[in-house]
Amino acid sequence: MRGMQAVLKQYIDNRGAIDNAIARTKILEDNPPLCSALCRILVTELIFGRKKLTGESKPVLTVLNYHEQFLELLSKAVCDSKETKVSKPRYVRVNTNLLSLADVFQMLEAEKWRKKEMVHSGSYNDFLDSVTKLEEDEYLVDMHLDDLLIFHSKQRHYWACHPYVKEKKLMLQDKGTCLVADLLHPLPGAFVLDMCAAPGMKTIQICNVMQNKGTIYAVEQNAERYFLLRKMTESAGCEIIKSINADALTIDSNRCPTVEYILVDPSCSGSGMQNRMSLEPDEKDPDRLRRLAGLQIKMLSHALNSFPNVKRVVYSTCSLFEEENEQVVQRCLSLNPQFKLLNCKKALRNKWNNVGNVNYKNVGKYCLYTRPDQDHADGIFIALFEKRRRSEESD
Ligand SMILES: C[S@@+](CC[C@H](N)C(=O)[O-])C[C@H]1O[C@@H](n2cnc3c(N)ncnc32)[C@H](O)[C@@H]1O
Repeated sequence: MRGMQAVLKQYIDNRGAIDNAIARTKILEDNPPLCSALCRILVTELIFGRKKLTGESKPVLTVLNYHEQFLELLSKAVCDSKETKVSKPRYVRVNTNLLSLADVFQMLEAEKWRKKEMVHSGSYNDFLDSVTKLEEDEYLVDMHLDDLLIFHSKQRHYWACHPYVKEKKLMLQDKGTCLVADLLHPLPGAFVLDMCAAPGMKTIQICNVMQNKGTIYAVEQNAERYFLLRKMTESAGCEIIKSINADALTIDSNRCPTVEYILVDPSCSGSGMQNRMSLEPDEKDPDRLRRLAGLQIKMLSHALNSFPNVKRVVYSTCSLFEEENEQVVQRCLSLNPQFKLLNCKKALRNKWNNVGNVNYKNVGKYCLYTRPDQDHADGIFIALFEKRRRSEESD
């Protein structure tokens, strides 16, 4: 079989259609020894890849038995994947600790990139249209974030290998995750707590927003990831990080005094991530989601409760499941009425489309999603909490 990475990539690009076809044929139910991950790989190779399977192993013969059915069920997906499907652009964020925007533009000019100016009304939809129409030698500056550059998806590899990326002058960071630090927006000189910090992408961006002035307590529980966090933030030129290898639930204002801003970016299902190389059979496993949501509520409530000077808290996940998003926010708001939600869409000057589910009254419309099929970015959820002033507390 071809390289596993290539097959996985093809599976991920067509995940919805393949999973759906497997479910409709009932191949797994009718052939219980067939492992579901292997079945996905074989179907991908048979329909989207080399279009044949070699060998006479039991799993191969079982999948071949369903060849006709898969061809029929997946023919549309095969056509779509051959058409010029718009894939996610390459987002490149400037790490202003190490490189100024002026220097980046100079470098891009020297490399013969063409800057695409947006000649339109300035609406978000026009911007999305410009992203879709980017030529391979063009780039755009993001409409919300001045330090975020957008390139054609075919330039993914070019930027992955670029020396400035290796030197951490440029960060390969998706649009949705970049909005998190921007919405938290700590001022230079502020005290910030990043409760779930590794590998440190958002920590580095927060440091940029603060112009490398102030204090960021960056907490990470996992020892290996803590080591990575330290390495990443040091090589990215962050001078204001106090890293802590601990369970964030044990950290309070004694250990991190005068914290004003907190980021809670906890472990989640990752269901919004587009390039996730995962073949997990049941993505929406209710028990796993319940466990994750329990921890997420604990983390967010701890942030809202344990730091008397806190003004603003951002909660973010890379999940598209309401159980980890709107439901967590709703629960934490009811437990912590001293906080209110700020309207994320308004914070982006209303130039945004996807908000939370408005059926969660007083929650959904305040929260923000980036949705992969509409925002050309990974699926991210963000909620922005602000401490009520005393006069507001009875609202
Ligand atoms: C979604 S990742 C954070 C990504 C990170 N904010 C970034 O932008 O690079 C969640 C991290 O939280 C860590 N974590 C989970 N539970 C924790 C806890 N109780 N205390 C501290 N860190 C925790 C995980 O080990 C993982 O590294």
